[in-house]
Order: sequence, then structure tokens, then C-alpha cells
Amino acid sequence: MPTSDAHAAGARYAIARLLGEFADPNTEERYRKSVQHRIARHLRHVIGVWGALWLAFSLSDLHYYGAGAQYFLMLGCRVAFVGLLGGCAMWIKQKPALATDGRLITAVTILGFTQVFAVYFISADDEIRWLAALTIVLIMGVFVLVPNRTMLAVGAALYGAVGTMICVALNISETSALRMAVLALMLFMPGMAGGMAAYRFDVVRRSEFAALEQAEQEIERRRELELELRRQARTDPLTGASNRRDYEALFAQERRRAIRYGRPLSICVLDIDRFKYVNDTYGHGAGDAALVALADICRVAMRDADILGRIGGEEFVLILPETTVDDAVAFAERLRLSLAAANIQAGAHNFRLTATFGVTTLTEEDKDIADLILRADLALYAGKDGGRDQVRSN
Ligand SMILES: Nc1nc2c(ncn2[C@@H]2O[C@H](COP(=O)(O)OP(=O)(O)OP(=O)(O)O)[C@@H](O)[C@H]2O)c(=O)[nH]1
Repeated sequence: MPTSDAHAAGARYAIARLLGEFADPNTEERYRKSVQHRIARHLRHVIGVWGALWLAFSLSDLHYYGAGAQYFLMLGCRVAFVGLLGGCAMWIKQKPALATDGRLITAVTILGFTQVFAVYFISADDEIRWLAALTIVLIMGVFVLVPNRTMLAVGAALYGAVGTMICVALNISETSALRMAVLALMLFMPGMAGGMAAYRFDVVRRSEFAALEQAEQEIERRRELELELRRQARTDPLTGASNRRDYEALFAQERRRAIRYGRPLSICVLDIDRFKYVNDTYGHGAGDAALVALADICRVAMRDADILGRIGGEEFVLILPETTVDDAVAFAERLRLSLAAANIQAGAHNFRLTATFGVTTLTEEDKDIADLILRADLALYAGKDGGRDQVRSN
């Protein structure tokens, strides 16, 4: 890979240090698209488990608060939240990009923490200790819930940890600085460990994506190069017409088909008239431009199945499958007129060209295209002798 390409690839796949995501928004978008279905499926499963656990905790509510109004209010909140989770899961199923975007599930997670925080204000010391322990588990869960966007997960985990510290400080009756420090340790440890693991995981997954995409691009580049080399090996670089090896092989195929199905096959050779004069008068570059223009005019006139080959110099051959000699003569006549009418432009020069055409058709004795070219050339020479700019057949 040339150095400038390597630099461009480096910039395209650079990972922003803080976020652990691709710095280039297009690359990040392609990456997220490539993983969105897998992550969305995984997230829906996790949401299902979260919902089930959220409901299951109503058992602990029953244990701590008894079957009173408070319990039923909390049960109602839990059911409403599980309904919200179900809605999210369905939305993510419809729009998997929401899963890799991460903002929706982060918002829902923050809402979940907030619901837990509210419970601190109606709880006694015992329940508060139990709630703080629960929050530690929730903080670890955040990194499973918010895959792919480490910084959003860290934000939600911080919200959970700081909120818990505040709720505990406000609601517990007996506390000390040491106890709060221990609680802080217990809350921030899982957040830090989870954040570091998620960050590494995100970066590794993105590096793998970059390596895979670069490998695919390299394969594609080589495939295109190979196609181009094959094309160059088959064509004349100036006019894009088939070279001798290619038109001989293509003719052999057409000949087999024509003989097997008893179909006509003709060829037409054409040679530009007084081409030496064009070169001598306007220069070799103008001569080259004239050859390119001639090939283009042929391509416009011919059918898709016809083959244009460059025999050499200013002589070309057109292989015309499914064409009788009469039709080939009529085709050559049309081509002759188009060429004569065309205004050839080469730099500052404008000039006109004519050509002489020799037409012949396949016979059973013809083994390869050289046999036909020989015959068509005889007709062409007769045309040159007869004053040029005409079609002859043989
Ligand atoms: N510019 C250019 N000229 C070419 C190329 N190949 C052959 N020629 C020139 O084509 C000219 C052919 O000249 P001649 O064979 O005398 O034929 P002519 O001048 O076309 O005369 P007639 O065929 O008798 O009408 C020569 O000047 C070659 O140098 C090419 O690829 N580019």
C-alpha cells in the first residue's frame, strides 16, 4: 500500500482515545451497522432478564414492606417499568440501530436507578443497606446493558454510584465518614472494572472490524487490478479494440457457433485512407486521436454481439455474427458514411477521414480469421485501387 493510502487508512480507522470509538463518523457508522443486529438481539435478551429480575424483586419488597399500600405502589411502579422495558425491546427489534446507538437503553437504565433511589426515601436503615448492595449489582449490569458505547455506560454507572451515595447520606440514620468511604469504594470499584473491561472490549472489536474491512478492500483492489490486467492483455491500449490474440479467440468461438447452428458470420476490415497524410500534416498525436475517434464511431454503429479488433496500424476488423455478406456490406456502407460525415477533433485541428472497407463471409474452408482477413484484404485493396472511400466484398 503506498504511504499516502496508508495514512488515509490510518486516519479512517483511528480510534478516539476517550470514547473508544472510531474517530471517523463514517467508519463508526459502518461498524455499528455491521454489528447492530447481533447487538440488538443480545440486548433484547438482556432486557428480558432485567424485566424478570425487576419483577422478582417484588418478593423482597413484600418481605421488607409487608402487603400494604406501600408495597402495592411499588409493585405498580415495577410493573410499569417492566412494561417500559417491553416497549424498548419491541422498538429495538424494529430499529436495531437503537441498540448500537446506546442512548435509549442508557436513558432507561438511568430511569431504573432513579426508581431505586426513590425507595431510599421510604426505607429504614436495614433496607437501605440492602438497596445499596443491589445498586452494586445494577452498576455491573450497566456494562452488559449498554454494549458498544463504553462512555454512555460509564455515565450511567456514575449516576448510579453518585446517586446511591447521596441517597444513603440523606436517609441512613447512623453513618460515618469511614462507612461512606467504604460504600464509595464498593460502588466505584465495579464501575471502574466494568468500564475498563468494556472499553478494552469495544476497542478490540473495532480493531477487528478495521482489519476485516481493510482485508476486504485489499481483496477487492486486487480483484479489480487482476480484471484490469486481463483487460489490458486483451485490448489495444490506444483504441480499446480487441488485440489480435483476443479477436482471434473470439472469432474461433463465433465460428464454432456459426458452423454448429448453420448461421451466417461475416467480417469487415477497414483501413483509413491516406492516414500518412493525417500524421504528416497534423502530427502523430492527431493521428492517434483519429484512430480513437474511428474506434468510437465503429462502437456506436455495431451491435453488442459484434467485435471490434485492431489488426495493426490504421487497419481494423469487425466480426459480425449472425450477418450475411449482404447485410455486412450494408453495415460497412453505413459505417463508411458515418465516418466520412464525422468531424475529427485533435487539439486545435479539425479534419475529416474516410476509409476503405473489405467485406467477406465465413465459408466451410475457413479455419481461422486469418483466412477471412486475407480475402477481405483483397477486396479492400481493390477498393483502394478503385479510388478509396468505398466498400468492396469478396
Ligand atoms: N498516429 C498513428 N499513426 C499510425 C499508427 N499506426 C500506424 N500509423 C501510421 O499510419 C500510416 C499508414 O500509412 P500507409 O500505410 O502509407 O497508408 P495510408 O497513408 O493510410 O494510405 P492508404 O492506406 O493507401 O490510403 C503510417 O504513417 C503509419 O506511421 C498509430 O498507432 N498511430
